[in-house]
Amino acid sequence: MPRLAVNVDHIATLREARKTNYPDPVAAAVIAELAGADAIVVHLREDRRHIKERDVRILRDTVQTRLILEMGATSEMLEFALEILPDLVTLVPERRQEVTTEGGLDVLAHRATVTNAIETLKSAGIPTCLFVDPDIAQIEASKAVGARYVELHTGVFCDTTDTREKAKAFEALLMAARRGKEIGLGVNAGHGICYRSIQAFKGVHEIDEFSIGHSIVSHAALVGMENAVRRMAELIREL
Ligand SMILES: CC(=O)[C@@H](O)[C@H](O)COP(=O)(O)O
Ligand SMILES: NCC(=O)COP(=O)(O)O
Repeated sequence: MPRLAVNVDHIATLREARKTNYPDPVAAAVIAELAGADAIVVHLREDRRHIKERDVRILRDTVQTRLILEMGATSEMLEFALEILPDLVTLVPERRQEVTTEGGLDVLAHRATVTNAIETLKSAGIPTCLFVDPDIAQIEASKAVGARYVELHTGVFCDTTDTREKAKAFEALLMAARRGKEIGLGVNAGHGICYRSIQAFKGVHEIDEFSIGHSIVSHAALVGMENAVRRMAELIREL
């Protein structure tokens, strides 16, 4: 049965909107785990627009399931990851101007940097996941550079309103997931998944874990974090 990793970035977005000390993503993570989350995800961005080092340090001491740290493959972030020792690092591309992650990591174009990051993390016993577009060449390159997992970027499938593009994007996700499994990778998926789009994955058994944040936190603003996580966990159990 697929797992649910809850990203609490946007609890911190609400906090940073007024530079207060509430709401606390650490508190949200506790509630998420009690409500059925199998892991907690945080993205420590280079511009620190939401999650801060303080959040990650406390989460390391409080998360009872698994702590997944999303980060760029920079020396600054590698140094921090070696301090924190998360259960998994997911390498994601970043552009300061982006509103949110726009695409997957181009492993082929950045092979040396990605390989170095994976080896550095591996030396500390930290497995690596690469956040990539559902592209067979990127999946195979991820295996070649030593990644244990890939996380398939579901943004195009989730965001497009064009029926044909959506069907094409979903097919790409299926093919990429199957190829990842064939070559021995763990296959996760995330970005933009909501309570409606998650249901499209019914019967898709190649995806091990869904990483979901924005839609859960948005729903939590209306129904509470426990109810929002519980509902998403229920939907994932029904896939
Ligand atoms: C990699 C990904 O899709 C998200 O986990 C990432 O966190 C998006 O960045 P924001 O959370 O800043 O939108
Ligand atoms: N890697 C995807 C993630 O952690 C959450 O993405 P989103 O649901 O906030 O778009």
